[in-house]
Amino acid sequence: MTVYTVGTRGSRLSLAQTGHVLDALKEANPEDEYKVRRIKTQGDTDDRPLFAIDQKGIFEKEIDRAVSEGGADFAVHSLKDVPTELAPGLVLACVPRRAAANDVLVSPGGSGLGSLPRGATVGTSSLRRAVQVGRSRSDLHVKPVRGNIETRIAKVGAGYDAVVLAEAGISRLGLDVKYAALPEESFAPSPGQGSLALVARSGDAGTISMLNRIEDAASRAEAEAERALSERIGSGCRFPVGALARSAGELLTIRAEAFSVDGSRSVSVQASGPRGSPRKVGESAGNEMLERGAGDLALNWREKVDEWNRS
Ligand SMILES: NCc1[nH]cc(CCC(=O)O)c1CC(=O)O
Repeated sequence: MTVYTVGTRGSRLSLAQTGHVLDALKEANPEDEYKVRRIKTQGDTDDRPLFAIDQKGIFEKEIDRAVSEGGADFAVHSLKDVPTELAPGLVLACVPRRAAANDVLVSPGGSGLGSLPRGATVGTSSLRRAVQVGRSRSDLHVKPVRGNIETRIAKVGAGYDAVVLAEAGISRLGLDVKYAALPEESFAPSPGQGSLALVARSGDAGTISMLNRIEDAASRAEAEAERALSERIGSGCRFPVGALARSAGELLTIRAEAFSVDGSRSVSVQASGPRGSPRKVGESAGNEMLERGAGDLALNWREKVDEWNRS
């Protein structure tokens, strides 16, 4: 029997996600035991919009530092919050089965963007969500909103007519709220959205093999392709790109879209390849995006974000 320590944020979502992971691990490793260690991260205390915080991994780095230093055996993260490059000596040891990848619009009536009144206020601090809301309804007023999921939902009807959230977060918390799905085909999600990332020390074969028992091959392939694309074009909180890979049998297909700051221009690609080479599929889609001008869009965003942060 081994007792493992798992590092996690203390938010309700992170604790719920960690709980689901531990239920699966206990079923797969009945002889082992698990202890939960809550670790506060910069993202839990810094309530600026994410694009204003010029650092990667603000929801993840303190937890991964604990894993590196032996204060925890592994970490449970939302994959989309994990930078594409992990700290030296750490590995993405397991990607369990993915939940819903799409975003949703939470509003009193649970209707979609098309049903919101003219000039309604929609809350999100994600540039990716903001630009896609604007492309769908240019009359809507997008206003930043931070805080955990419950806090953001509570602001509907209190300064906001609706907020955009990930369906996975709502479902993992079992929240009873009215929402409309924003279809992934027309509202591209964040790379890795809906998946979890279990990070361990690359030299810790015992922990890695224990975690691997709940690995989902299709979710891993989708995660690797989306992260390879994001890494290739340098997307993140300051250069928003939507990307979603889906595997059907041995074929992996990724769709990705980048936008200009004003939403008037976009570069979208679709690429397919063998599920066994997910990083190649993601990289080739990233190369095509760069050939078609995604680098100029990135520059456009970085200049604008710097300007916003100076104002
Ligand atoms: N830091 C925000 C965050 N990180 C992961 C999720 C949702 C769950 C997921 O994508 O797996 C959320 C909330 C949101 O985007 O609404």
